[in-house]
Amino acid sequence: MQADKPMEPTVEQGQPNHRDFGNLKEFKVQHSTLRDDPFAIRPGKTLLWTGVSMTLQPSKKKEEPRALLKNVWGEVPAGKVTAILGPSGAGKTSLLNILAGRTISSSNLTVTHNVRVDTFQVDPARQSMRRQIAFVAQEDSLPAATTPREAIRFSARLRLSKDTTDEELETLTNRMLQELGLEAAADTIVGNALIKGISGGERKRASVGVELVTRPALVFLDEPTSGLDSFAAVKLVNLLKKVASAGSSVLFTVHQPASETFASLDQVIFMAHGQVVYQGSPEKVPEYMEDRNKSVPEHANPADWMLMVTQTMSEDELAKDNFFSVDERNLPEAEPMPKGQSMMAKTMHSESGAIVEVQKISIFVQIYELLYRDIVNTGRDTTALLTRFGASIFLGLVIGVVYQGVGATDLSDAIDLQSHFGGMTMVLIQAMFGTGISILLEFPTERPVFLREYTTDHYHIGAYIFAKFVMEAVLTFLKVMCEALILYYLMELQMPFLTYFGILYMLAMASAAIAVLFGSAMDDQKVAQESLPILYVPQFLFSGFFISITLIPPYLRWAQYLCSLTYAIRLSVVNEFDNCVGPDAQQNCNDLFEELQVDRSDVWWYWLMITVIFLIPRIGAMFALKQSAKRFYSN
Ligand SMILES: Nc1ncnc2c1ncn2[C@@H]1O[C@H](COP(=O)(O)OP(=O)(O)OP(=O)(O)O)[C@@H](O)[C@H]1O
Repeated sequence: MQADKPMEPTVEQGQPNHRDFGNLKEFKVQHSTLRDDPFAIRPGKTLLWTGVSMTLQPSKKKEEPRALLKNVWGEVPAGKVTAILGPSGAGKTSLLNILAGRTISSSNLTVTHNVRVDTFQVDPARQSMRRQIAFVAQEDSLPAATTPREAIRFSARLRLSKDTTDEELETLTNRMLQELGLEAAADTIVGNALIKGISGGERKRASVGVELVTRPALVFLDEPTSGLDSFAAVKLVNLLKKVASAGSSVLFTVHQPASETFASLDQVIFMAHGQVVYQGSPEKVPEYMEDRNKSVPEHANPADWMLMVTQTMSEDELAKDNFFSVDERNLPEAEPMPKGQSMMAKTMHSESGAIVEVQKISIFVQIYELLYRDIVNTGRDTTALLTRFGASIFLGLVIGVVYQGVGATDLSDAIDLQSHFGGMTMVLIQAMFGTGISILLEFPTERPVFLREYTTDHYHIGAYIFAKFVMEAVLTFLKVMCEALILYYLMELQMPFLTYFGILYMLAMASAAIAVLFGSAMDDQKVAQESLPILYVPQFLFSGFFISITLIPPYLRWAQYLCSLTYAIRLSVVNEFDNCVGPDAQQNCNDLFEELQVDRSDVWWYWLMITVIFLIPRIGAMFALKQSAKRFYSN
C-alpha cells in the first residue's frame, strides 16, 4: 500500500493512522469521520440470511425443477471481509445476486429467502435496501471515453451527501486512485474493445473504486480479482479489508484465491452444488477437512484442496460424508422494519460522530453532471464526431449537387415539379434515417453504463432521459444545420431558410426519439437494430411520395397519421409550393396537394403532430428504460 497524504486530523495530531489498528473498536475511537476520507468510519450493518433457495422451473412438462440453491445460510458481520468460494457453477454469483436484490422470482425462477440487516427483516430487492449496497459486477461497464478519475468523481458527486464540497470530492477521488494503484492510469480513458484505453486489470480496479468511494455500508463484489495478477489481487483484498475496517460488511465471490489472500480473509463461505459446505474462519478449514478424512496435504493451499475435493466427489458422496453444513444458528425472530424507520436509508457519521442520513443531490445537479460527462466524452470521441458530421456533409453535397437548382425550375412543367418535390423528399428521408440509425448504433455501448448506474442509485431516470435529450438536441441541431445550409442554397429552395431548417430538425428529432424508444425497450440491442426497418419502411409507404395516399386501401390509410415523415413532407410542400405563379404552375401544385391530401389550413396541425410524435416516444423511453432496469437486476 502506498503512503497516504497526511489528511486526517488524527494523523496531523500525531496519532496513528487507522491502518495501524487491527481491531475495529480501537479503530473507531481514532478514525476520522471526515467527508473527504474514503475510509472514514461508517455505521456498520451485519447482513444475515437463511433459507435462501433458487429453483429453475422446467421449460417442458416432463422435466423436473432444478434446484440451483438449496437452503443456503450465512452471515457477513459488519467490519469483516467474507469471501464466497466454490467450483464453477456452485451458485456463488446466484447467492450474491439474491442478497444484492438483483435476482428475484420470475416466470421460470422461484427465489425464496429470509434476509436480515442487523435484527430487521429486509427485502434486498427494495430500492431503499439496494441504495445501501455497493455492487461491483463481473463485467465492467464504465463509459469508454471517461477516465478512472472522472468515473470515481462522478460516482462520488452523485451518490454522496449533497453538501460534499468540490475539494472534498477531489481529495476523495485522489485518495481512491492512490489506494487502487491507479495514479498512473488516472487520466487515461477507460476504452473498450474498439478504443484503446487502460488495461483490463485497471478497468476492474476503477470499477471497484467507483463503488468504494461512496463509503457504502454493504459491499458486494462478483469476482473482483479475476483478470488481476496475484500481486494486484492481494492488493485489492487488502483494500477491501481496509474498507471493512472502516465498518463495512464486505462480501465477494472468488474462484481460486492465492494462499496469502485466503489466509487474510476474515471469513469464508465455501459452496458446492448450490449448498453451503463450510462457513467460518479460513484457519479452521484444515480441521474441518481432517474431520471428514480429507486432510489438507502439507504445503497445499486449503482453498485449492477444498475445490479439488468438492469437484471430484459427487453431490451424494459429499452429503454421505457429511460435507454440507446446515444452519444451526437458531436465529431469533426477525423484527419487521418499523413504519417510518429510516434505518435503511443511506447513513453516515457526521463530524460530531452522530449518524445522519445522506442527503440526496438534486435532479438539477444530476442533469448537470450527466450533461457535463456527455459533452466531455463526445468531444473526446473525435472519430465518431467526425464520422457523424462528415457523413452528413458528404451526403448533403451529393444530394445537393444531384438536385442542384431544382428549386428554381419552372413549376408549370410537371416533370420539373416532380424533381423539385423528389429532391426535398430525398433530403427528408436522409435526415430521418441518418439520425435514427446513428443513435441506435450508439445505444448498445451506453445501455450497460446506464443500467449499472441507474440500479446503483446514481440518478433519477428523468435526469438521464433529459440529459440525453439535450445532448441529442444540440448535436442534431448542428448536424441538421450543416445539411440545411448546404442543401438549401444548392437546391435553391423557395421557402424561408428557417422554415426549411425547422422541418428537417423536427423530423430528425422525431426519428431520434423513436430510435431511443426502440433502444430502451429492447434488451437485445441487435434485435433493436434489426427491427429498425419496421419503423422506417412504413413511413415511406404512407408518406404519399412512393404511392398516392388515395391508392392505399382505405382501411390502412389511418397509418399515415402516425408517420412523422408524412407531416414533414406536407409541411415542406405547403411552404415550398404555396405561391405558384401562373395557371399551369398553380394547376400542377394543386394536383400535388390533392395527391398528398395536403390542406393549407392544416399547417398548424402538421407542426403539432410532428411535435407530438417527437415527445411521446421520449416519455415511452423513460418507462421502457425503467422496465429494462427491473429486468436487468432480476436476471
Ligand atoms: N437465471 C438463471 N437461469 C438458469 N440457470 C441459472 C440462472 N442463474 C444461475 N443458473 C445456473 O445456476 C448454476 C450456478 O450459477 P452461478 O453463476 O451462481 O455459479 P458460480 O458458482 O458463480 O459459477 P462461476 O464461478 O462459474 O461464475 C449454474 O449452473 C447456472 O447455469
